[in-house]
Amino acid sequence: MSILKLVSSKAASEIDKELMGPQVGFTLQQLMELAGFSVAQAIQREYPLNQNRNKNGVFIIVGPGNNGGDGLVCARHLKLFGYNPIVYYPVRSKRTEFYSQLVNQLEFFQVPILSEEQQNKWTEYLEPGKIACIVDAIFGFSFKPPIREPFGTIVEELNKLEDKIPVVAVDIPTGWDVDNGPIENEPSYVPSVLVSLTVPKPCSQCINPKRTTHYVGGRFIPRHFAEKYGFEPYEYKGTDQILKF
Ligand SMILES: NC(=O)C1=CN([C@@H]2O[C@H](COP(=O)(O)OP(=O)(O)OC[C@H]3O[C@@H](n4cnc5c(N)ncnc54)[C@H](O)[C@@H]3O)[C@@H](O)[C@H]2O)[C@H](O)CC1
Ligand SMILES: [K+]
Repeated sequence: MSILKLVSSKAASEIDKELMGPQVGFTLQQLMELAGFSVAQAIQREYPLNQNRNKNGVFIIVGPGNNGGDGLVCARHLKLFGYNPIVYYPVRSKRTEFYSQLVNQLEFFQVPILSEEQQNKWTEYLEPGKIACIVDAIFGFSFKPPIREPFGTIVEELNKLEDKIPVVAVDIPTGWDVDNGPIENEPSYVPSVLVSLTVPKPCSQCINPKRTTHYVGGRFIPRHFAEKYGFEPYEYKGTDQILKF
């Protein structure tokens, strides 16, 4: 258990810029690898492998930005952990070549990515007995409402699935305002698990702990850097990449 500390969407993006700026020198690839790895670890903790291999499906919905990149990395780690990830990537990022490299890696790991034809019937892949959880890696801290298609329809489907298949939200539940949480008259859903990256964003205060288990992941900052941004570093245990609140 740890005290919840929060940073705004603006501060989160400043933290990111500084970590990847000339002085600190992290690459996006490094941070994303740790972020995606921590989400995979939270999934393993919440939904341990079933002895029946047919029940270990994880359906990962990937958005066009870095939140989506976390999802692509997470899929690869889940495959190594023994799960059967399936990736739905409807709007592919052309921002950097790095995203197509992540896709190549998934092909190398034989992780299926839905083809355009399969995307039209993506909900058919969500068989409650076979899919342990869905991963929402659609949007993170750069989401600006209102949500554009196809993502609005996707979030409406996640809302309908709430009682059938648990959803793990990466950093932000897609559709929520990063600072204020669910938005009136906009599509939203309630995640079963939220994995906040680096530090929780203010919308995480809107979760109901009876419905959503909250983790922090993305273990990549030293104490002095956390303090500079006004929060204490989290007390991760041993080699864990995640900490449950
Ligand atoms: N330091 C860390 O914690 C790290 C976090 N990471 C992850 O990166 C995301 C933030 O990534 P960013 O690329 O800045 O933005 P998003 O993925 O949230 O989305 C950008 C993407 O979305 C489009 N978009 C925005 N609003 C809308 C809308 N209303 N409708 C449709 N599309 C929209 C926009 O055009 C962009 O294409 C953070 O949350 C973490 O998950 C990194 O992995 C690095 C380390
Ligand atoms: K998300």
